[in-house]
Amino acid sequence: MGERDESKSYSHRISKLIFAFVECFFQFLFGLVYGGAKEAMPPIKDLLLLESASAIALKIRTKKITSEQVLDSFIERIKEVNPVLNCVVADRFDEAKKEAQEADERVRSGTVSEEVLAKEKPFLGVPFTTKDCISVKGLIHSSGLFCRKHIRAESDAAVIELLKKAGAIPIGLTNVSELCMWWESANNVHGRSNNPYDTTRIVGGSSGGEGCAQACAASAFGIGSDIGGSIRMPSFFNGIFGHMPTPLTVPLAGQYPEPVSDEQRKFLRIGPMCRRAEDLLPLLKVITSNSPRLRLDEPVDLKKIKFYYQESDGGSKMVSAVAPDIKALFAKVAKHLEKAHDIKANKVNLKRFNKSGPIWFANMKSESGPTFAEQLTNLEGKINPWWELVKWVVRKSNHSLVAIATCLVEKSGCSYGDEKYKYLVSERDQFRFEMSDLLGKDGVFLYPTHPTSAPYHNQPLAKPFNFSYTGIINVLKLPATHIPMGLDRNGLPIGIQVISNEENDRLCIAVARELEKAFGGWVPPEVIA
Ligand SMILES: CCCCCCCC/C=C\CCCCCCCC(N)=O
Repeated sequence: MGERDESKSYSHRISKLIFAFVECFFQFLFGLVYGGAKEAMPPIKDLLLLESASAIALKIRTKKITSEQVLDSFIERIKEVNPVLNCVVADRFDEAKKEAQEADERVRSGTVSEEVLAKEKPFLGVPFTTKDCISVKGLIHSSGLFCRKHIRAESDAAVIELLKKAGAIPIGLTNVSELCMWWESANNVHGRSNNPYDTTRIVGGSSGGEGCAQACAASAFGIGSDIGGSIRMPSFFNGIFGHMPTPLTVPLAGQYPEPVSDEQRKFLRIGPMCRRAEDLLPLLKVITSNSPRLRLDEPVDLKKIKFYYQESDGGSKMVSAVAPDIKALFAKVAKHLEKAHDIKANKVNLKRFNKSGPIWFANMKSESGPTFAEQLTNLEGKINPWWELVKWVVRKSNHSLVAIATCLVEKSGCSYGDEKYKYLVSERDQFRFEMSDLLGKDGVFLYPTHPTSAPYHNQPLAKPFNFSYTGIINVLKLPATHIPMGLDRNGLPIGIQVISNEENDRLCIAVARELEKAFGGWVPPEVIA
């Protein structure tokens, strides 16, 4: 367990080779099964759908358009795309209609000036969606768990309350993975969601329905949650922006399942997902109640930011190699920074990234929380994973294969408090120190959000640990933003994540805005004829 460079050992190279071979085999197999069976995506006809949530809010409060008209546009879009994509899984269109009329009446009455509205109700009349694990009063609150499919939320999650206070209107819920613990969004309550750029591919997870809904412009913005990459992976696979805020700045009440320890409370974050970078800052202000900790009103001078980047985790076992199109993004960004701003981005080689997976798994262990097998019963017992596996084979299980597999492997690796656990937690602590030292007050770190663009449905089962590119940032307790940067050679979205020290979220967001300007950001999905 010392500091020797494991990536150079013979056995490591053999394991990498076997993994690469298995990965190629599955790529070929899934390509055969799914290749060529893409469904056509309805094109965006209504130009309002292309606008940022902030631009829509401005149009509503300056009476250029009504909230009701905006709502109708998004409802129509959801009805158009959902049969193909299955991203929105519950709606409250009737209630939203009344709330939109109230917003319009407020604007029409003129009792409050435009300026005051902009300050106090910055998203007045703007429709949004959130994932089915963040409670919205009256709507299903299942987190993709079959035994919770009859549960309706009795109140709004704290984050929804804050958004409503800012005038935004929740219109529906989006799909998730079972108990939000996987990076493909498919479950036995709502089924599976499809990628808008290629319906044979995944939308990611656990906020996969939300990533998909944003990519196809089904709502003005979305809210996701992330304990291992669940905001950033779907943002990556669907080509949108997603921000994972500094720990404990956005309230978590009303997110199911709840974190089981104080540590997990810092790993789990709720944050915005959107098509336009300009929405990140105002949304973050609303959901953090403009926390003074984040100094979101302080202007950021790009020239004063120190840029560091690393193109891969150094080749850890059981994780895919970073695809060439993704690797190439780092050189493009470095070139842009140099040319446009005379900024030199520094390439670094932080070795601990190649232990990301083991570090994440160890840090997720808790002293006394329920097991995953217990959580799968909504804490009313525990499932027998072997029996569930038999039932799954004959299509009688209410659980996804990966949830059953997670129960089977949850005791593997280390246990809370044992030697290996202590080693991996201390590695995390040292890594956190190393990152914090590197980033200082004004540094950002650019890193792949994920090593490959969206795989075919079910293909993540053949490379489960690829999520470690995002997961490591959760346990380091740092904020991060996914930045979309166009499409790869297969027409699938790619991009990178930008990470800063705690409380420096505004730096990540400033970089997102800069790279959107330089590289175009969200690309509306094309029609596949
Ligand atoms: C047949 C192969 C089965 C492999 C089973 C592997 C089990 C892996 C378990 C957990 C992977 C965690 C994925 C984290 C996804 C994101 C979580 C989040 N909410 O942010």
